[in-house]
Amino acid sequence: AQPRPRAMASSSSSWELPLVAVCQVTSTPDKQQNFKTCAELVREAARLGACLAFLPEAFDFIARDPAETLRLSEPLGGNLLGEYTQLARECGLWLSLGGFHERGQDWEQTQKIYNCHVLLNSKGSVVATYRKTHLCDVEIPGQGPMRESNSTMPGPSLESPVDTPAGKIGLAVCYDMRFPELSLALAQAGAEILTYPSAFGSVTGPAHWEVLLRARAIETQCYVVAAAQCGRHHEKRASYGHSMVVDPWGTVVARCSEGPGLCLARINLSYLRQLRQHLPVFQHRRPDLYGNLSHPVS
Ligand SMILES: O=C(O)CNC(=O)[C@H](CS)NC(=O)CCC(=O)C(=O)O
Repeated sequence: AQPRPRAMASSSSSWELPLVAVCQVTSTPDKQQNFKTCAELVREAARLGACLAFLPEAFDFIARDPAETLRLSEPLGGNLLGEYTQLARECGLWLSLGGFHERGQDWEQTQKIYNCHVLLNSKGSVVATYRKTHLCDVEIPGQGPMRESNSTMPGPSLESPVDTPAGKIGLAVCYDMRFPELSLALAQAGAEILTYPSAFGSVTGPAHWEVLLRARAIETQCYVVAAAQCGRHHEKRASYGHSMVVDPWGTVVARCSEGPGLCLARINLSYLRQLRQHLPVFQHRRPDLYGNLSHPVS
């Protein structure tokens, strides 16, 4: 076979750019089955050459009610994370585990969990954790009520962006995408990729999902990676799907459709830097003004 042509200019050639995989699944209350499904997609991502695979919020399970959610939850040092550690090692890639139902240090007192985004490196070590800070307590007509705070504690802090083989990643979870303050804080702290692993509702999905993700990408000039839950999880719950990767210009560069599967994208950081030079919004910000408006007295 002919040797593959070498790159002319080192970073511009697409096969040298880091490849990331975004996995879309339908989690159920069956943890073992969910792991099997996710592991197959991660192995496929590794075969295709990805250096980093993203799994959605609640990749571990989606339960029928808060009591079942609490019962199925585990600490970070539990069996399930152990299996993912092995998987990352075996496949030699990084894993963004988008929203793990975590029994934290305070489990005994609170009897509540954290919605914890865990980042593993290719040796399977935990390199970062972020606990979802904006909890989804909403009632949308036509979509079952969501009261995440019934089972979950809000995380205490944001996490500084983390160096990965694909770029500096800022961690968030699902409903967090509605709060541009968070994405701006992450971008100002150096993020090049924002991640919103999600289990987005089937009513808010068609109206808000793509618009929010593209807006976050355009205003922060970051790549946005959003792995999503899709389909019917049990009798009472379905998710919108449409996992995607958006580039810093706002173009959707990869997307899944309705069902389980994965999509792939190359992360081009020289493109990102060029765009930030051409359109230097971060240099044009006016932080001297934004805090100055007085609040109306009601
Ligand atoms: O419940 C679990 O096990 C995992 N967590 C979730 O699915 C969370 C909380 S209910 N879902 C969302 O944040 C959806 C947000 C959304 O749909 C919107 O912002 O429109």
